[in-house]
Amino acid sequence: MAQTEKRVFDSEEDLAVSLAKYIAHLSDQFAKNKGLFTVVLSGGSLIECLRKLVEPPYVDSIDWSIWHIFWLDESAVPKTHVDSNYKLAYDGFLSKVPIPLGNVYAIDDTLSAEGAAEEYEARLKHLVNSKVIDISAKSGFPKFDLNLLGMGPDAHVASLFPGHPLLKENKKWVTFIKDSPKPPPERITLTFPVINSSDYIALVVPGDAQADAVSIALGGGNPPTADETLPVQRVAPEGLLTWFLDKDAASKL
Ligand SMILES: O=C(O)[C@H](O)[C@@H](O)[C@H](O)[C@H](O)COP(=O)(O)O
Repeated sequence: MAQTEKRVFDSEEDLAVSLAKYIAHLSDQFAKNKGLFTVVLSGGSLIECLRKLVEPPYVDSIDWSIWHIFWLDESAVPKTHVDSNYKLAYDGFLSKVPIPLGNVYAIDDTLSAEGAAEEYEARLKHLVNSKVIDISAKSGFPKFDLNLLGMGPDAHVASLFPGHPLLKENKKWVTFIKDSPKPPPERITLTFPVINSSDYIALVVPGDAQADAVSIALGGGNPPTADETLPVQRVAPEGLLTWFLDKDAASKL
């Protein structure tokens, strides 16, 4: 069972300050222990919440050369498209820190969602073989050092949506969706066996739009349908799940 820690902040600004400290501490820990730090990014408001990492002291203190960047999910659109999570991360974060370009693993944006998922999984397997990505001894799935998750108002994480068959995918590392309720419809996404193989997952949820989903996930609130386990309720890392909430997001707890 994952250990869960809940951090509630007066403002999104305070949340961003704490998130940067949390990530910088993990980066230093992995730099010392492994000399590698594999980090998986979501899209959405997460990238804005990373803004304190690209300011002093962290922009100068973090050893960015050991970072390897992956995506939890990505729209099947060109990297220049407004819906591209790569574009969102590049504009708001990656363009401001000296992570080696070869350590940034965007999907192949020339392929369909299905093709891009297959290609990304093949690339991850190659990176496991070359010891960039660990394998969980417990699950046998790739073990990323840090997963940075957002959560939608319907309690989706990555591109894993309530009631969707993908929630039960337990073989593939990367899969695809063509009917995403959140536009655009065609996306790739890591699966829960991969997401949950991490030792560190940060669930970064600012704002009141997600207050209902937070109250269901953390406050024992009733899910929309009794037999349905919401995507966010399936987040259970091998290590520590840390919720980063502001007061608005936690307002119904
Ligand atoms: O590509 C995406 O849409 C994101 O990866 C998605 O999973 C996001 O994390 C949630 O939708 C929350 O988005 P907000 O943080 O903007 O509410």
